[in-house]
Amino acid sequence: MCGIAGLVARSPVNQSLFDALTVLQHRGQDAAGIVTCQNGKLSMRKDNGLVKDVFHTRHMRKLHGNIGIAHVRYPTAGSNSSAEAQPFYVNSPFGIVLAHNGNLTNAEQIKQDLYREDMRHINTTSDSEVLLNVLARELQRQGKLKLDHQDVFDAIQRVHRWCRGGYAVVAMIVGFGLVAFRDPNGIRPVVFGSRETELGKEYMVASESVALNVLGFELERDIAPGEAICITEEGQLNTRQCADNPSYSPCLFEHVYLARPDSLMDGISVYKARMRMGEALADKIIAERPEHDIDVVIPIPDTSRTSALELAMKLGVKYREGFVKNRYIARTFIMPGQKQRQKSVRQKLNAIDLEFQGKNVLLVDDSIVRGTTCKQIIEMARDAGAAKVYFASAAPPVRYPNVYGIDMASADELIAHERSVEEIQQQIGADWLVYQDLDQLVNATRGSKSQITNFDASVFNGEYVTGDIDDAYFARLDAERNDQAKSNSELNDSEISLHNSV
Ligand SMILES: O=P(O)(O)OC[C@H]1O[C@H](OP(=O)(O)OP(=O)(O)O)[C@H](O)[C@@H]1O
Ligand SMILES: NC(=O)CC[C@H](N)C(=O)O
Ligand SMILES: [Mg+2]
Repeated sequence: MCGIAGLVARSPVNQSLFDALTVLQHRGQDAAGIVTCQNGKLSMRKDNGLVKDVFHTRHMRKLHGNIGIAHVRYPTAGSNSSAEAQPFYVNSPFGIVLAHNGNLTNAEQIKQDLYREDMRHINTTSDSEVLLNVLARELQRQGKLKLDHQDVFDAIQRVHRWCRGGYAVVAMIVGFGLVAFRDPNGIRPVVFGSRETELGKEYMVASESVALNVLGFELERDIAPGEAICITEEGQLNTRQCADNPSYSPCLFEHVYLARPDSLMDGISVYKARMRMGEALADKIIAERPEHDIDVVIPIPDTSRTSALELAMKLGVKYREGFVKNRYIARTFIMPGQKQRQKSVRQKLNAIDLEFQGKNVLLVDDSIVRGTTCKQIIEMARDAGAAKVYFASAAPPVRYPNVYGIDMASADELIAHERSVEEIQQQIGADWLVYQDLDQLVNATRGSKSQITNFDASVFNGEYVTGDIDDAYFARLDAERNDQAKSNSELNDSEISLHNSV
């Protein structure tokens, strides 16, 4: 899922971009980068690590300029080499840098075509470097020394024709300004906003509205599927629909887990969506077990809290924080390897025994993906003395890989893949397991007001909105990105990194 941000301001943007990245850190913990531009010169700092570890004062001081873009990475393609940290840079035409959230499903094909048609060399295994080179090629084809926004929109229109998959992109073109665009299905999110200053209007683009809030920008709106926006270095904003057949199918999993609850995404409050998920799940529990014997509802921090509280209220059962989260351990699901994820659950969560002793507890999580969290948590609940341990997931079983920017590449790693709910219940060691139904999840996410009728729910129903996913693709993805493959491909720091790091 990665986080992207871009700023066109009237004063230096380095600190604001850093701040934006800290607010988007939950979208990517593996690498971070910032590029700024001043007088036609780009300055970049990117590396593996958390935002606070990548940028030191000496780096920040050298990130000059009133315009820039930034990225936090959670790899879904390529390797974990620091050369694949983003933004990516290409020198021709103009000097372009690009930051990408998502995953191209036809990156390999594009790579070959770019070489054949344009003699372009892609050095890393990152799909984002491919995307940058498609944009570069299409801008080059304009054959102009001075671009105007229509030239840029025309180029992006052709980028959409090349690319399949999910992509929310922010790029900076030297001598022109900032560009942001979203895939024609709107799978990955991106918003923009503005703020008035004494020196004039400033613009910001970000994966989530919370980054705008924290930096004092007013949310203008989501970028529409297929739409592009340009903000020139002088602060002139233009927008245009650049896709031939756009359709609105945003990722449902953003609302389940990925996004922060205080974000507004495609006009939907993530917080309210999660509250409604809890209510809907309570309805299902009441329908299935009207005579239930649940003594206490306990969330699995952090993300499930919002749903669990509503669920408890609707059930009329006590809500208790039975697990304490270590605030210094990050999100486990988006960690790169299974060993690390397994170890981190125990480091991250600890039970308060008195909330469990002799009680029938209902543990609530937002989702069960590999089952890493719930297995250990159920054990912990039993060790803490629970009489019965029930488990509820605010999302339906995750049975299919994700190909649009969430690292769930291998079906075999998903605990629900080809398993019935009873089998999963047994696997995780729960006395009862209940999942949200997909229809209910969609209704809960939409609420009563949203215009959105379709979501990318591929991880739940195996339907891929881009229509280009077949068994051969899955086989390739699995071979490249299953846990074994990832642990075999050691950190490759010999990869050439085309950037002028500061
Ligand atoms: O079945 P799994 O493979 O374990 O994945 C699902 C779990 O991972 C996530 O938590 P995470 O710790 O990443 O983040 P959170 O603190 O935001 O809940 C999610 O909220 C579930 O708890
Ligand atoms: N999670 C993402 O959005 C990843 C972006 C890109 N595919 C990468 O691996 O760097
Ligand atoms: Mg969690």
